[in-house]
Amino acid sequence: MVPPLALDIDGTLTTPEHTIDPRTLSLLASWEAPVVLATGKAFPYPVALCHFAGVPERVIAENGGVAMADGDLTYAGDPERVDAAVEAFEARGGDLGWDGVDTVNRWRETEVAASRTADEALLRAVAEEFDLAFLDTGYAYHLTSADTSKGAALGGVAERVGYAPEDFVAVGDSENDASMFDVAGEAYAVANADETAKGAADHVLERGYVDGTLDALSRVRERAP
Ligand SMILES: O=C(O)COP(=O)(O)O
Ligand SMILES: [Mg+2]
Repeated sequence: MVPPLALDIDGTLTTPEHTIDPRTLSLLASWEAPVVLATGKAFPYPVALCHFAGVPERVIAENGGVAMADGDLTYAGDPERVDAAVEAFEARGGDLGWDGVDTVNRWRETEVAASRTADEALLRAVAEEFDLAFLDTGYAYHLTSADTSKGAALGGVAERVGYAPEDFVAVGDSENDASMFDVAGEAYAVANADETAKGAADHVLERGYVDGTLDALSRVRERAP
């Protein structure tokens, strides 16, 4: 039997052009054990991806701030503290950097994401002041509660689907995946991963993005009893 999976989305299930490769959808649908999508994105994004892949909605969103598996929805973190940090950031001239309608944060409930064009030094300073984690995923900066992470959320989600976190194989590409790599039984970093993710992974793949992920998962499938 194949093991359950915890898969990051951006940089891991996507192409270098940030699109979802169609092979991702068939992979999700054909895996014979639970698949958890674990992302820094707001909750509706992974839910929609599960929906359109035709798989149960098992997701970790907002870097662990929101998690859902089999009808059980849980929250972690301190959104009021995050709001206060954003207020301080903006009062000092900071701008989250999303033009027009901010669909990145519109449905976000526990943390905040800023464009990587935003003032990184100011965001880092505010994160430190408010005792929040600063995460650079390569796609956005995030201010997240310090005790919230994909790895912490995987504990609850795993239990909900009848497994332990160490039963999972995790695949990811950036520092927001390191906590998940630490608790999963086996962790793969795709070739485009940052140094933190590569350092936390058990294996670094030769190929990047969704190609690397597909390589990892065929390896896992081949050796499954
Ligand atoms: O939201 C981000 O910044 C990155 O999302 P990811 O965790 O799916 O890579
Ligand atoms: Mg990623």
